[in-house]
Amino acid sequence: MTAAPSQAAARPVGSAVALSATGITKLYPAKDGRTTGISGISLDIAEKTVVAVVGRSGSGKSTLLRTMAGLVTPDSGEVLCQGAPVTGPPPQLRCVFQDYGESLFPWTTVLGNVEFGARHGPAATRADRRRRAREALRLVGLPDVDDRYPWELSGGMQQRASIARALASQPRILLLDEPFGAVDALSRARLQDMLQEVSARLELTTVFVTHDLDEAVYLADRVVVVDQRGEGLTADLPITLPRPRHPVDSRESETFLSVRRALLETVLQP
Ligand SMILES: Nc1ncnc2c1ncn2[C@@H]1O[C@H](COP(=O)(O)OP(=O)(O)OP(=O)(O)O)[C@@H](O)[C@H]1O
Repeated sequence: MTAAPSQAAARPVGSAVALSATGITKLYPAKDGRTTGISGISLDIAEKTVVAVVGRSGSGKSTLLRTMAGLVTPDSGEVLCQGAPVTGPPPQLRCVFQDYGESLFPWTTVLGNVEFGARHGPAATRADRRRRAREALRLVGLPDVDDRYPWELSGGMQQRASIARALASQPRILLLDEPFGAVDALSRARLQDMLQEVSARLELTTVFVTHDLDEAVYLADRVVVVDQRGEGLTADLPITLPRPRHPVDSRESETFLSVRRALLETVLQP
């Protein structure tokens, strides 16, 4: 398993492309008069695949994800979502962030929050939106909390509700930025399995940023590593572990251990 040069291996072959970033540059002024951000990153995401984005802190993972989501306008380069130029958040794409505590509305119930997400989906009656919200809550494993308020739920449950809100609009593409970074280890493992199941069942294209290399290998079909200075991708590794993955057995398999080793070596190299 070798690290690939920055752009060469970043294009999936033989499948439709859901999201495509070409030559993305987004620079921010830094305190020392220099710049930070990302430059010249290209990445194509095949439909219905799960892709993990890893890299050192500050390498530009979130900037890349937000640019692909249409939340950040690149200085140069182009993002296409199912072939159409991205100039703002595309309707078939939804984002989930780490800070679920801030993303859920505290003044309305869990069902109210998820119904709000359903407003962004296909035009529907209130009854349709409610049905879609209930279905999304069931999918993420929260069938019995409709009338509770977000602040009455554990962190893991709140993040499930955030994901349900994103799913309620029936997106085809889900982008997640460190989605499980703020929950305890056991909840995190359960959330990973929920995401695995939901992505597979809904055939979503899923892209997530994580600091956790085990999580990246466990969940993804492909892991890309952002260069520590944001200047391209330093690795692009396919993960061939069979699905569905098992929380214990998959993590003990030879494939898992060898990919994780290759990733660690790539991320740690000076
Ligand atoms: N809105 C912004 N304004 C100024 N600088 C920014 C902004 N967003 C990102 N940056 C800078 O760009 C660089 C990349 O940030 P980004 O959050 O994309 O990296 P990251 O790899 O996701 O980091 P982490 O792993 O620590 O979350 C950092 O130096 C960051 O401070």
